[in-house]
Amino acid sequence: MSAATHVLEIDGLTLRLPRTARPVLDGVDLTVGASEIVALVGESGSGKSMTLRTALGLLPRQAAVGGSVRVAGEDVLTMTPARLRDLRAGTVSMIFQDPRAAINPLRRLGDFLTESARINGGAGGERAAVRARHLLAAVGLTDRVLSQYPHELSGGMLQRIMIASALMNDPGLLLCDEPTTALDVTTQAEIVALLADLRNTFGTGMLFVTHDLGLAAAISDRVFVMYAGRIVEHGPAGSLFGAPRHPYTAALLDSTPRLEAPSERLAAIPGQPPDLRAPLSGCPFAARCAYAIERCRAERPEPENGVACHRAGELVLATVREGDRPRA
Ligand SMILES: Nc1ncnc2c1ncn2[C@@H]1O[C@H](COP(=O)(O)OP(=O)(O)OP(=O)(O)O)[C@@H](O)[C@H]1O
Repeated sequence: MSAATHVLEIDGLTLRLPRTARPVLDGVDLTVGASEIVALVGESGSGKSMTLRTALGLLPRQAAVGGSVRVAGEDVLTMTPARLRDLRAGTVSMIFQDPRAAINPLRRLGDFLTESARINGGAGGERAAVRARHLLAAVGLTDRVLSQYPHELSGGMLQRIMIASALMNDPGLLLCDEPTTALDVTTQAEIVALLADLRNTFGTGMLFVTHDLGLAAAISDRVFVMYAGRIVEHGPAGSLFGAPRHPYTAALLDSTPRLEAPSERLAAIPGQPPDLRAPLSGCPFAARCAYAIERCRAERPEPENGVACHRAGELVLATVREGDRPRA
């Protein structure tokens, strides 16, 4: 895919916070194409949300940032505040884990939907109302919800409202931060199917952050695996889940519960991810990796053909659930 068709292009992104011994994000490269769904997966604290938020220019105070984050070709990290406001109002939208926390409980949902379009996109009231009705139909809701309040709707319906609201200004990029984690399993599947559908209808590129590999396999075209602020492996969902090349990806797959066998014993990844207060040398996963050799502890592996592992060329990774991976 050529650079011109990327709605998001993150290049060598580093982010360092005060009183830490290593960068929170350490040379992240990631792209999302138009109409493409890209999943960013990894354990808690690996830097997924932080990466996602940089696309909106949302950085922690006192963060020292390097590299570039281009949205529709423009670098977010060097934008003026006014341009950044425009970007957030049109080009990029975001949906969160808990829709109830993001919607004012005292306003009717119709006002919630049309307000952001009128303020941000400058669309007149009537145009915003037409767009809202169109999007409600696209997310599978009726006009009836326009006069309802948030407490009258289920979590799944509210997440549909959030998605409709995020699409009001026709963004090229939709950032999804664990958007189904708070929902029951059936509703999760419905929302995932809906998002997949919408990218076809509206041509929206999506960056989907999740720690659920089954979900990533179900929704994404490509997957990026993050560990300790670095991308350790990326590739098309089918090949990455079918034949992982990084020991961390294989370990994550082994620790993913399956819908059809939720009580099966899972292989937990031994140890803990590295603490931000401890400096890192060599491969960040070496301390927990069953395949680590001396070189892994001494020398940082640079990404090559989509995988950052000194032993990628020689390892054929067996997993406890060989042949039974999440379906892409
Ligand atoms: N504003 C902040 N100030 C200081 N440290 C932060 C801040 N935000 C995040 N961190 C730290 O940065 C690291 C990455 O956090 P991030 O939220 O991106 O991880 P994540 O992979 O999204 O995890 P989760 O799945 O739990 O959301 C964590 O160690 C976190 O504690």
